[in-house]
Order: sequence, then structure tokens, then C-alpha cells
Amino acid sequence: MISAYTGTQIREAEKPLLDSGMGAVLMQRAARGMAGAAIAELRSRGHRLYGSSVAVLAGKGNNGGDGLFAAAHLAGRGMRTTAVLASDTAHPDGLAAFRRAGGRVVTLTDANAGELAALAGRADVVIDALLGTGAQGGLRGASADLVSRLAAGSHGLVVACDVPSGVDADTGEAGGPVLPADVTVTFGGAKAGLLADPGADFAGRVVVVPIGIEDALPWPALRRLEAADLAALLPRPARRAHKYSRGVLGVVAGSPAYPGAAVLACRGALAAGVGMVRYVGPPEVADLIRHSCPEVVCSTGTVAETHVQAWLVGAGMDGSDEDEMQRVRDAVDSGLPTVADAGALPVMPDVLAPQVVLTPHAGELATLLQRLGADLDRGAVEASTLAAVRRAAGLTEATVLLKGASTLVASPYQDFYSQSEGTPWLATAGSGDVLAGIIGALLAQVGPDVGRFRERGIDPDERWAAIAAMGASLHGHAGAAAAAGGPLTAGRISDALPEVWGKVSTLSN
Ligand SMILES: NC(=O)C1=CN([C@@H]2O[C@H](COP(=O)(O)OP(=O)(O)OC[C@H]3O[C@@H](n4cnc5c(N)ncnc54)[C@H](OP(=O)(O)O)[C@@H]3O)[C@@H](O)[C@H]2O)[C@@H](O)CC1
Ligand SMILES: [K+]
Repeated sequence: MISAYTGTQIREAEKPLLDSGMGAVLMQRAARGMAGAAIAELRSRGHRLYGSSVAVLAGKGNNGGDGLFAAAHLAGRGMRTTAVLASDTAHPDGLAAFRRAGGRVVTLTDANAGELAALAGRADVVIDALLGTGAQGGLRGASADLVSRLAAGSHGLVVACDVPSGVDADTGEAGGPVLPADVTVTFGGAKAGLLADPGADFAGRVVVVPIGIEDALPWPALRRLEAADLAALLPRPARRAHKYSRGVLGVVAGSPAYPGAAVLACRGALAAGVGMVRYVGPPEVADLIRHSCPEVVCSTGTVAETHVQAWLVGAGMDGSDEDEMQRVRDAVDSGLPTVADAGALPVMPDVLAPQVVLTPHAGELATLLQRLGADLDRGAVEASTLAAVRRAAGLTEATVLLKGASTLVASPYQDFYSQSEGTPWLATAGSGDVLAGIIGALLAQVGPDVGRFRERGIDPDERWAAIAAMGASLHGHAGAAAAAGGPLTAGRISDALPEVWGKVSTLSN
């Protein structure tokens, strides 16, 4: 499990060490770690260190200090180094070390931003050390101008120091231009803003450098399940399991206009190991399901008559069939774990419960929040995904999963997960229906199994968020495997899932 923290949490963990005079030691650890990561990245790209060039963009705070010390290390390894100071002041010890190592220093002004952007663009490595956890808002003035020009032109490898400058370490919001990094080297613990969009768009690969504060870190602000967590959390049938003991998922989905969504949801659920899928809904949708997935038991009955452990509602529903909408409401009212997607979202009661997992995309989340009185449009959700999903979970008291390049999950008790195993090819019609199917299948199988989660450091009350994150992770792994670098259709996500499941569930912890 990857744990991520807010800048404030990291600073609080640093404070006792800073108070005891260890600040310079922490900075040296950070700088050495960053220099090492830059060297490893350069070598992996086939560059020789000696004679390669590095430009460090250094702000006036400790982030700039880290960058200057790291560049001094790189100068010591034979690299040609230039520091672009963003203001007249710079970290004094960092600047002194940089000068001693033979680095060249230039100072950014309003007049020379274009010239210095061109200079930095010619370097083999750019270290972005303008702003870190002490930033208030995004880049401004000449620094913003420099970064805009650099981002727009050609440039070498970009290594961000702690966070890409201008990305809020707590939220992932970007308050101005940001230089996209190839690698972000972050200190003491990953920052939550690196795992939430749009921050994750700019972070590239995230490398965590331990600096000695790790034991003082609090409960993380955000977590990411890794393959070993899936291995521990995924169900395995007992020797004497039968289809009912393995979990039955009820599906209320599809419509005459969108019957395929119900098929894809059922296929996702079947691929995710559920013992049985029961479909209740219109006969024309049931006919297609019977044809495409003969394993599914179809009926036109009511929710009360249908014995299941969890429900999936909403995929492919357009609100036109009142019987279907009643089934949606009844499923949610049943108190059973329920994943609610697409067409179910507009008819959800305002206040729900943690075992209800809502799975909106950004536009649907904006609509949901507007219905609950928040003044947010789709753009505002996309600009601030973590805040939006937090707000939605707080207002609805449900578990909320926001689909995206980084899929975020928030529990109503404010536990957060971010999963990003997928591929942009997953942005295809029907992909969300498969995800709902996978989550529904997991709810039916592991929802009641409190112990499984406790053993993995997950509060039993928070397990619904963890289950949604498991679903997002499996969906991402299966999508990446099925795409294999090329285009993908939604049905292939379910086809790839059993093999992906098999691989991750045999990993040792
Ligand atoms: N403490 C330690 O020993 C360790 C710290 N570490 C490192 O320190 C980093 C945090 O350092 P930090 O606290 O100095 O803040 P930082 O992010 O460099 O920038 C703040 C400065 O910039 C300014 N400023 C603010 N916003 C601005 C804006 N929008 N546009 C322009 N300027 C703006 C603001 O000045 P002000 O405006 O307040 O005068 C302030 O001076 C952290 O990310 C990690 O890299 C690690 O080495 C581990 C050991
Ligand atoms: K930075």
C-alpha cells in the first residue's frame, strides 16, 4: 500500500527534527536522494553523466535549497550546472554549496524569462525546485512566464523536487502553469497531490526518498492499493464453496435503448468471481443477456423477491422505465451493499450509507453535487478532484468513486484511495459498466468479510471504499493487459480479468 500525506502532515512530522537542529541533515538527505534519482533516470535513458548539463530552477525557499544542493552533487559528478534563481534571494547554504561546486548562477527577471527558458530547454536535465510544500497558490510573474515557455518548447528530462512547482501538495490542484515532470522525487512520504488529478498529470513517476521522518508520520491522507494488497484482499473460494456461498449479485441495469450496458456489467461481474448473477429487468434486455451471458439468471421480478448479497444498479438506464427506477430505489433501500452507476445517480436519495458506492465520472459528479446545493461544474470537479470527491462523500454519506486517469475513492468517514493502474485506452464506451460489474461482484463476495480488511490495516467501517478501490485497480490492470499498448473495447476488459486476477492473487506478501 502506498501512503500519501498532505504537505502539512509532512511538515509536522519534520518539525521535531527541525527544532532539534536537524534541518540541514534532512535537506542533505533530500538532495542526495534527488541527485541519485536524476542520475538513475539519465543512465536508464543511455546518457553519460560526465559532460551532460543540468539547469536547476531554484525558488527562494527550502525547495530551492534542495534543488541547489542536488545540483551541487551533480556538478561533483562531472555535470555542467546552471542555476536559474527565481528571485534575488536563494537558500544561502544551498547557493554557497552550488557555487563551490563550480555552478553558474543567473537570476530570473521579467526581461530575461524567454532567454532563460531557452537556456534551460537546452539542458539535458531540468530540476524544478521553484516551489514545494510552502507554496501559496501557483507560480506567478517571471517564474510563471519561464515555466510556460519551457513547457511549450523542447526540453530535456524534467525532475521535480518534492512536487511539480505550482501543484498543491495537499490537493493536486494546479494554480497556474506547471512544468510536467518525468520524475517527481518527493521527500519523507508521497504527497497526496501527486496521486490526485490534475497533480498526477504533472508528476510523472513518483520516487519517495526517505529522510528520517517516516516514524513520525500520521494516518495517511490518501492511500493506493498495490498488487500485494489485492493478493491479500481478493477472495478465494473455500474447498467446499458453492455458488451461493461465494456471493450472488443482483443487477438492475440496461434499457431498451442501452441493453449492452447491462450485458457488459454482467460480464464484468462474472469475470470478477461472483458465484451467481441475477438480472431483474425488462424482457428485451434479459433476452440479450441470456444470449450473451447464459450464466446469468434473468427474471422480471421485484427486488424483494430476489435473494442476493449485493446489488448493481443504473448502468445503461435512462430513467424511462418506472418499474426499473423503483427497483433501483428498492435495491438502495434494502441496506445491502450496492454499486450505483450512471442512470441510478439522479434518483439516489440525498442521504445514503457507506455500503452504497456511487461511481460517477466528473460530469455526473458535478450534477450530483449541484443537486445537493454545491456550485460546481464539470471543469471545477476536474480541477480539484480530491476536494470534489471528499465533498460528495461528506454530503451523501455514501462511498464515492470518481472515475478518471487517477480514480479516486472517498468514504464518508474521509478515508481516501487513488488507483492509477489503467491506460488511457480505458476511456471507451462501456468501460464504466464493466467497472460497476467488478465492484458489484466484489461487494457480494467480500463485503461481509470484516477480518480480511482489518488484517490489511483497513478499518472495517471503511472497507466499502477499499472494495471500490480494489475494483478500480482490477479494472485498470485488466484494461492495461487487454489493451497491450493498443486500442481496447470494453468487453475485452472482462475477458482479460481472470488471468490478471490469477496473477495478482498468487503474489506473496
Ligand atoms: N524544512 C526542511 O528542513 C526541509 C524541507 N524540505 C523541502 O522544503 C520544501 C518546503 O520549503 P519551504 O517551506 O521553504 O517552502 P517552498 O515550497 O520552498 O516555497 C516557499 C517560498 O516561496 C515563496 N512562495 C510561496 N508561494 C509562492 C508563489 N505562489 N509564488 C512565488 N513564491 C512563492 C515564499 O515566500 P514568501 O512569498 O512567503 O515571501 C517562500 O519563501 C519542501 O517542499 C521540501 O522540498 C526538504 O528538504 C526536507 C527538509
Ligand atoms: K518543486
